Amino acid sequence: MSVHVSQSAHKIQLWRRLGSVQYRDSSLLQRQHLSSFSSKADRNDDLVTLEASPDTGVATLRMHRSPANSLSMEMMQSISGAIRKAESDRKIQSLILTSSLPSGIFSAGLELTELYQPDLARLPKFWESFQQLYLDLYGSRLSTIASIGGPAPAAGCMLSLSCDYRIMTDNPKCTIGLNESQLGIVAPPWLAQQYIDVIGNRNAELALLLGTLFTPQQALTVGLVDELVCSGDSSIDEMAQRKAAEFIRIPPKARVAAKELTRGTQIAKLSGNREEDTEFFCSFVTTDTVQKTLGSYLEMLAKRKK
Ligand SMILES: CCCC/C=C/CC(=O)SCCNC(=O)CCNC(=O)[C@H](O)C(C)(C)COP(=O)(O)OP(=O)(O)OC[C@H]1O[C@@H](n2cnc3c(N)ncnc32)[C@H](O)[C@@H]1OP(=O)(O)O
Repeated sequence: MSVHVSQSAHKIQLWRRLGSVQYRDSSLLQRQHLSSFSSKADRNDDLVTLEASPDTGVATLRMHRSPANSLSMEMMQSISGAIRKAESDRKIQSLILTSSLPSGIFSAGLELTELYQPDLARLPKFWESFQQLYLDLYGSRLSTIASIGGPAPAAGCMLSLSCDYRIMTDNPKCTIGLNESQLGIVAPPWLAQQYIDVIGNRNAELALLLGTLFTPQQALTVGLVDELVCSGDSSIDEMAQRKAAEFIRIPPKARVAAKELTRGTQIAKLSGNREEDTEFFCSFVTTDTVQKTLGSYLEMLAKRKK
């Protein structure tokens, strides 16, 4: 146990060092450019839909926060709420997580306007919602299947990593991975650990350093996704339903106990370290260096669109 604690402390130290170039520089408060990217607080609950089918035991959680299912605080709370709602129905044993946006984008990761020139009172709550979403999805009693019909960068990839099984559309334009380093930021230790657990240490090491976004074929090769759906094959939804049925045939107690074997330690680790993790995130993201890089990244996104 003490080994885990010291390893975790070391990882956080590395994480902190990256952001410690200029700590909480006052220029953060000068909201002079990129004014169109002001922080948004969602005002309605219509961000996700949960459709539960007691006959099959499968619930489908559809994300539809336009335009890219980026994860604002309210979006993360809505997803967490829907997971808990599905879990509270004892007839439900499996959850399919998918997007119903017309673009097909699975999730563009954290809402960048929550990170760039952030509302400092909201920032810790935003991060706690991210931690909570990880704990709710990764630790769910349900068998969880990510049906990934479009891009899933960064925290979008986290959503899929937190599921038990990942099915992706085989379209090279749909990429997946933890690309944080390309934004001048770094994934938190618990998210990096998920990556390591799924694709192995060396693959994760390289991909985290380079901020790699994998094409579906590459993702299949490294084990980041479990199955690809080619256009013309049976639809991704049908495949997800089939996989859900396969999980449901396993006695639930055994299935949940098996999940605990591989995920319990990481879940306990973050659960016991949330305040410290939040503190580090807030100090890291508000450094002048990170803010400048995030500003440039947002500009690049806007230009690319034009
Ligand atoms: C400090 C420690 C924290 C560490 C953890 C970080 C985890 C994260 O999740 S950071 C977020 C990383 N996310 C990204 O890098 C994704 C950026 N987006 C894209 O690469 C692309 O948008 C896409 C591949 C997801 C989709 O490309 P597509 O060409 O189909 O659509 P776009 O025209 O680019 O985007 C549509 C629309 O959505 C807005 N948008 C995209 N991503 C985000 C985002 N993460 N936050 C806020 N808004 C986003 C984009 O600006 C477009 O908006 P408009 O239509 O209004 O122009």
